Amino acid sequence: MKYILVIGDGMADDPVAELGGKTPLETAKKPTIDRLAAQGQVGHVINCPEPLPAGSETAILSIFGCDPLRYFTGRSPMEAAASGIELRPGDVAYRCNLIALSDGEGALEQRRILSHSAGSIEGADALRVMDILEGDAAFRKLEEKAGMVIHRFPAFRQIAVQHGADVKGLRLIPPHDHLGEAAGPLLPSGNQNAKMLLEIEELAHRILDSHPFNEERRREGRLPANGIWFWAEGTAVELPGFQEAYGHWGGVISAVPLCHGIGVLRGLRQIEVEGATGELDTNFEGKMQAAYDFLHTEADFVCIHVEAPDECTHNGDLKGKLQAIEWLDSRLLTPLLNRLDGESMDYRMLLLSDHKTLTATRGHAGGPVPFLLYQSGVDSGRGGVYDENAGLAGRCVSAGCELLEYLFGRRQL
Ligand SMILES: O=C(O)[C@H](O)COP(=O)(O)O
Repeated sequence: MKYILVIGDGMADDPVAELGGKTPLETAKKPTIDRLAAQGQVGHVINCPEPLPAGSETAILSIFGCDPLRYFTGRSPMEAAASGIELRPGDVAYRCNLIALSDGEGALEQRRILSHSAGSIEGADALRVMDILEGDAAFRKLEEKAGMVIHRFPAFRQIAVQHGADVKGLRLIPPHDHLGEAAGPLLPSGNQNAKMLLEIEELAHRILDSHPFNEERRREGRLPANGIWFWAEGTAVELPGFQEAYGHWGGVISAVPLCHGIGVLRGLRQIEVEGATGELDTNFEGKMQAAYDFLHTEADFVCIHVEAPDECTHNGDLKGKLQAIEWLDSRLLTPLLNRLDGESMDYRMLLLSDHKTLTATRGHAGGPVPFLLYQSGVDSGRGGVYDENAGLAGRCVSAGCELLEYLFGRRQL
């Protein structure tokens, strides 16, 4: 038996007026997913327990079997683990996003957050922004004063590590939940260390805002990368071994460090796929092939995570969100399952959205999300589709950290 976990990040949503009051999951054409739903079981699950943040940092931790109320120490330590960044005692890791702030006169606090990802900046462009900052003597001096090192990545997701930082009372806010809002009330606050983080963000904004690199981006009609934003602070975390917990071992296919980091911390293989971007242009076929190959040669469990629905929603791209769901179905799941079925391979699949990402707000929301459990060759005869309403009508799993028990057949729905 093979076990497949599929996470469509932020697929779930609320009804959208533009879709005639339907959700993207209700609207998108996803015949394979709906066939699995018709033959399998659909229910709903809470992955983000209150009062923790509603986001992948708690949702995916839950889905991988770890209760966030026990294991969550912050998002960025899990992301750091994917990149081999070691956190020593006294180290605090932060996500340091490259962001786009509105143009205009005045200080950082008067600007609005246009994009939490500087318009999905990636590759050499993202590294260039970090080069510009690190090439500035005043910026380097401030980093040193703060005891901070920013680790560079070819994406909007940079990771900063600060030694001896005080996080007590520190208030940092995820930028993707406040798109379009004025930065002022959202800037670091709450303690002395916040002042230092704010100083770094202000300096970065001054360096980047009128830099020729961003002038060129604006001329080309692209969003500038004219700010950095600290959030997701946390200290080192340890997670229990996956193999020990479930008696199965496997790997994780994802474009984002969070998902890989959780996998690495549980002792799973980090499987990199060329062209996996975490956006709509990701390599769906490459992910499908990697999952197929891995299941055939190495292990009996694989997680396939697709970030595109979430990022499309943050970017206000409803068409893109629908497309991402349809391509997850047609370009990844359909060919993968055709091949497994063609070889009469037995498998069980758990498919779900980790949390809701709302078209209305472009931000995350907690609450129940639909899941789908399917076993090859078994027809539950229930019939149905996979969407938010079908989920709510089905069985409730109140803690997402129990889901793998169902996937591995240790509990029955
Ligand atoms: O900053 C990011 O990586 C994402 O936009 C946050 O969304 P997620 O919690 O769904 O990954």
